[in-house]
Amino acid sequence: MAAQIWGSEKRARRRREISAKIAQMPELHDSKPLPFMTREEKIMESARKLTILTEKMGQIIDPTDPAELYHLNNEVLGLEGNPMALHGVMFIPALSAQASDEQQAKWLPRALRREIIGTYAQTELGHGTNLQNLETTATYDLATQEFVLHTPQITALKWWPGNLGKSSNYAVVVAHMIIKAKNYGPHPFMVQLRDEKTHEPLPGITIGDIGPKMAYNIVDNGFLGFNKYRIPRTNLLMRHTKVEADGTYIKPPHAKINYSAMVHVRAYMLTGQAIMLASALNIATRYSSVRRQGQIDKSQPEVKVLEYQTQQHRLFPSIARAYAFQFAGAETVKLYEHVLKEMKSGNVSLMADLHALTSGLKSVVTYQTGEGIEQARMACGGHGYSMASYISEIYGVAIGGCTYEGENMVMLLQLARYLVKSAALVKSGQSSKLGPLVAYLGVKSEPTSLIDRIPNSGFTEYVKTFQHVSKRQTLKAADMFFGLMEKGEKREIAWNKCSVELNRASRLHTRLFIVEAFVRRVNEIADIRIKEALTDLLHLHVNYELLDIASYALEDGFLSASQLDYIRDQVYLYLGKIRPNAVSLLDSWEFSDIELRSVLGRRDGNVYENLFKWAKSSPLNKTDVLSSVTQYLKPMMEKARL
Ligand SMILES: CC/C=C\C/C=C\C/C=C\C/C=C\C/C=C\CCCC(=O)SCCNC(=O)CCNC(=O)[C@H](O)C(C)(C)COP(=O)(O)OP(=O)(O)OC[C@H]1O[C@@H](n2cnc3c(N)ncnc32)[C@H](O)[C@@H]1OP(=O)(O)O
Ligand SMILES: Cc1cc2nc3c(=O)[nH]c(=O)nc-3n(C[C@H](O)[C@H](O)[C@H](O)COP(=O)(O)OP(=O)(O)OC[C@H]3O[C@@H](n4cnc5c(N)ncnc54)[C@H](O)[C@@H]3O)c2cc1C
Repeated sequence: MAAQIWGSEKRARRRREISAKIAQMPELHDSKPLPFMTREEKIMESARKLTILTEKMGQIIDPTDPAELYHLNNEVLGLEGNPMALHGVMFIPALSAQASDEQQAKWLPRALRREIIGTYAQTELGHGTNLQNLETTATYDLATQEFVLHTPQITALKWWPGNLGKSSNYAVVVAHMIIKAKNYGPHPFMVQLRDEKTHEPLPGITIGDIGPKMAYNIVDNGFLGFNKYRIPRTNLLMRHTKVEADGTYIKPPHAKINYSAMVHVRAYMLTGQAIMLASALNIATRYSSVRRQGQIDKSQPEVKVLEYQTQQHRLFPSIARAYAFQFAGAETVKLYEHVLKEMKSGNVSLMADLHALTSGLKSVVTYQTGEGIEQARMACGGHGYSMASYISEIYGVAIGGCTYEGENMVMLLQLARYLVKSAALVKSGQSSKLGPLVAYLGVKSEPTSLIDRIPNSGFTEYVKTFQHVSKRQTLKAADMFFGLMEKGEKREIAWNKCSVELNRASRLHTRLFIVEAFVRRVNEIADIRIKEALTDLLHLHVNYELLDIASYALEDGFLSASQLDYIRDQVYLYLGKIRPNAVSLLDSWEFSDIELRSVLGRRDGNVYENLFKWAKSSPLNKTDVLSSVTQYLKPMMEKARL
């Protein structure tokens, strides 16, 4: 199963080897539990381990393999981030995709050797989503052949970029490029921020940390201001766009090609989210198979809480989602790598499809991951609320994904633009022009769903039902939009008035893609036992998801009430079938105790001993009487007794 999850036997084996090596290297372990550290201590601890990793990485992993690097990061540095998180996730990808060959030769080897630390500075205090209204300017000075970076007012301060505050000395900075008083829109520039020897900010740069956040606090998200700060013309990233010495602007082959670093993260973060969901579920499911509370049959002893149907219903559909996200994520990364290769050689024809797909997936996956992690936390009762479970930290990190790389509502609306264009093709009889991901919009569906009507139809009728509801909602939202415009509404106003319906269409389309990715994967599996276990999980997935969106299929009578009863019964049937495999389905992800960082979810299952040991090690327990008591509470009580 691990091979299915991680993509191949080799990958699963390599993960085990890497975990085993790390287990033997105490210098790479947390020196004490992270929840007992201050933010400063965590940052220090992370930098310590990061430095050792830079020295020893080659002994543990193949540093050119992103999957091995990601696993190493998760084990050693953990999901709360590290001082170079953005260096690998955005700075290097931005340089790789947007710098010219000559620029790459100058900067990439230095970045890869970690001679310099970089980040991606785009968002500002006043604008994150609306890139067209960023305020930082890069004005070309023809006389010196330099760009002058400037922050005209407080709202133009860069705000949020990870590791910008304290760790990075370089950044890819996005600024509006102005040449001879003409604004060419946002463009990426390579900018040195700090002196390479002293790490002091360079003159003209104001920089710092934005303060503690809901989670992800090892990362020093930062602010940055420029006071007429000059950089050479050749620091504009020039793979696709060029500015010649005389100020001539050569435009890129696609207007949004400079957005590629964002698409990179959107494509890769899906498996990151799946891992966080599976981690939280692993903790909760292990704990639920140890925790005994109450009886189902009063004549019998207390049961493991995992025996309760409500507990299974809380956890198992999310187990199915974690697998589904992992499979959909793997497909998306493949597509991304393909499009990136094409893009580098000038073929931009697939960019719109990739953008639409990743926008939808990013939104649905992060939202459902957050839901699943929070349910996992509540499924642990009181102990889920303790940092000993570590689930609240996992939640805090994962939920950030709903916001970063494009706020979810906004990204769903990006997919909706693509769906509305596709709907227009269908309506004008040009269905043959539809891309493969939306081809179903042009296919006539049966008048009613055939779920429960055709024996041994596998998952086909489920997929058709998802296709039907997604198509119907897309066409309905598009009709509403076109209708408002026909009535004379301005395009943007009409769009806003339909945006809730449009986003519903985007979610349904994305959920269809996820279901199809799961079905595709199960169909490919040769090992009969693995296929059987995953088929059970897929049954739960399609029935649970369909029940969740049933109102869309009921409103036009595509599904009947009796079919809905059948679907509901299937959910209960598969909850029971999955119960014996539940812990194994999560243990198959092979997270080590070091990586999970959860006292509650340790592999040994000694929950109570581990919790008591952990509580005793709390810094508050170093002394029996705290100074807060001697200084305040004791005098208060004494005064009251007088
Ligand atoms: C194995 C694993 C290995 C590695 C793991 C890797 C990753 C780990 C996983 C997790 C990451 C962990 C930690 C990272 C933590 C944090 C990182 C966070 C970093 C950031 O947040 S960076 C800042 C991100 N900011 C945003 O995302 C801003 C969002 N806004 C936008 O993207 C845009 O403003 C917009 C798209 C909403 C609108 O842009 P616009 O105004 O310029 O365009 P229009 O709306 O007018 O659209 C015009 C047209 O363009 C099309 N379009 C838009 N974008 C693209 C694109 N990217 N590609 C192609 N086409 C695009 C759009 O569809 C329109 O087309 P149409 O035909 O006219 O409809
Ligand atoms: C943990 C974390 C890490 C980050 N790291 C980085 C980084 O490394 N580099 C970087 O540059 N940035 C980074 N960011 C910033 C992040 O990319 C932005 O916060 C994000 O893109 C959302 O933009 P915003 O904050 O402007 O939200 P806003 O756009 O102000 O969103 C507020 C609300 O307005 C709504 N809204 C906005 N526009 C529209 C619209 N057109 N239609 C409908 N509704 C709309 C949204 O849906 C939302 O409900 C990070 C953020 C976080 C939380």
